[in-house]
Amino acid sequence: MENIKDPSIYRNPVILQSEELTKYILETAVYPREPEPLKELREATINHPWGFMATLPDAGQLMTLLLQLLNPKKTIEVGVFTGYSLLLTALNIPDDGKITAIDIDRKAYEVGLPVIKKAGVEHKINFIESPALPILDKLVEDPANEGSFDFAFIDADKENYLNYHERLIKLVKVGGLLVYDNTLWGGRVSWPEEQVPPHSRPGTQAAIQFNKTITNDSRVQFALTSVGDGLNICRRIA
Ligand SMILES: C[S@@+](CC[C@H](N)C(=O)[O-])C[C@H]1O[C@@H](n2cnc3c(N)ncnc32)[C@H](O)[C@@H]1O
Ligand SMILES: O=c1cc(-c2ccc(O)cc2)oc2c(O)c(O)ccc12
Repeated sequence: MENIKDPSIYRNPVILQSEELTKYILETAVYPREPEPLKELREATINHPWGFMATLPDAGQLMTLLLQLLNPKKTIEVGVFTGYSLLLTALNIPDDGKITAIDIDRKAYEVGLPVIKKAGVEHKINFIESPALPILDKLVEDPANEGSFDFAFIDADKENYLNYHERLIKLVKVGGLLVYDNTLWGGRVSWPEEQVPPHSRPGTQAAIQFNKTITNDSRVQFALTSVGDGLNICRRIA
């Protein structure tokens, strides 16, 4: 049972600008249908000093729906942290499906790993401890990887999203999905710049520039959704 008095179970900051609506969505639609392993991993992450970075469960629910619709066999994730989005992906691809998961922080991944193992999906995961860009460059170098991925989830350093996009658009097949997290950055994309706290300005600028570039990118069809911290869902069309 969730402790509904504990504001940390809701997102901070609140994209919807209404804590009541956020609480309604999480309590009526998200938590009751959240698979047990994901709940367990989320709880294992709560006390991590950077626990606020984990993919939000409502965003996870939408990702689950997309994965079920797409039925991807080969996926890639940039930004794993303790593995909430990774575990949900592993739970929603076939038993012989494969996820290439990249993060610079193996220690954080190891927080969630026991839950991943217990869920019986570790064999689907190839975790690579590295900055993402050189790994993506290596993948792009090999023509066999071109258009070979069905699904990509990107949730790492926001300032590199456009660099990741230029690589991933080549790796994901036409008809495949590229899902980018934090593209509304706590709603700050719409704030007057002087009201954005200085430490948050690089992330805000990165999200603004990213969304603008995607809007002008004819290789994708997309939806900028206000779920979680803002998922920009792109489908490669060319
Ligand atoms: C927001 S967290 C990812 C959250 C994760 N998707 C989840 O469901 O919990 C961002 C992660 O990106 C990783 N990261 C930051 N810069 C990176 C880089 N250049 N290459 C790879 N990973 C990076 C961080 O170590 C961190 O674990
Ligand atoms: O507050 C954050 C910060 C990040 C972040 C910052 C720098 C990096 O190199 C990677 C990630 O990511 C976040 C995130 O994904 C989230 O959902 C909430 C907050 C933050």
